[in-house]
Amino acid sequence: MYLVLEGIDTAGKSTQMAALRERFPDACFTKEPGGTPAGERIRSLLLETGVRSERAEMLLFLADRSEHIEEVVLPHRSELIVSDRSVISGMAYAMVKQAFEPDELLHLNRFATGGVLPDFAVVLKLEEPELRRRLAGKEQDAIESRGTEYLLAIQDELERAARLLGIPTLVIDAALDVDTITEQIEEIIITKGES
Ligand SMILES: Nc1ncnc2c1ncn2[C@@H]1O[C@H](COP(=O)(O)OP(=O)(O)O)[C@@H](O)[C@H]1O
Ligand SMILES: Cc1cn([C@H]2C[C@H](O)[C@@H](COP(=O)(O)OP(=O)(O)O)O2)c(=O)[nH]c1=O
Repeated sequence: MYLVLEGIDTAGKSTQMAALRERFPDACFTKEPGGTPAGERIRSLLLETGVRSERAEMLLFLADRSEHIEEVVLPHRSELIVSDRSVISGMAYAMVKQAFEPDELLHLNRFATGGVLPDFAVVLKLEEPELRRRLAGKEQDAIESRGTEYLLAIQDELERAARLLGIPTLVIDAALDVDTITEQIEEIIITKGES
């Protein structure tokens, strides 16, 4: 089973990745962008150097995604794969910019993934006051520093992107306590099958 955790920055994805690692020690844990050696280079180009052209930025995220599918997802397809972000973030962050049409984004992402999509997505959803509290405690990168409203718009688009892609999704309140969220995700893994 290829399960992905989605949510805006500070929603709790890394926290849940760490908790799930303990509960499923044999699973494959990965992330986008940066889940492969080439992807790490692309990630630093995107998040540290920064790219001015929106098309170049999109193509770099797509290149990272293609490499990740071929090098990580396909080789572990018969096991449990848990990924911090996926094609759903790819669509959602791009849809908010409105630089590309959703149909065009679907087409580009189908090309990049070769049609290999997550089996299930968990979206960790934050209310605005909690988002503000969490952001106040965090040093932000080039994308995050675009502001709270921007992140809330992306949060809405995460759910829309999952729908457009046809990926079954569970939205979980990110303000629940860490263990409760982990248990809900664990339940999905067990009911939908560990592989
Ligand atoms: N369920 C939760 N309740 C309260 N705080 C949380 C919860 N999950 C994560 N946090 C805290 O919120 C911040 C962001 O969490 P993190 O897992 O790094 O988010 P992300 O990986 O989505 O950016 C961290 O300080 C973390 O300890
Ligand atoms: C996967 C993906 C991420 N992003 C953004 C979301 C995040 O702001 C950033 C990287 O995500 P993330 O790994 O969550 O960053 P961090 O570990 O610093 O919290 O890239 C896109 O804009 N497009 C994409 O296709």
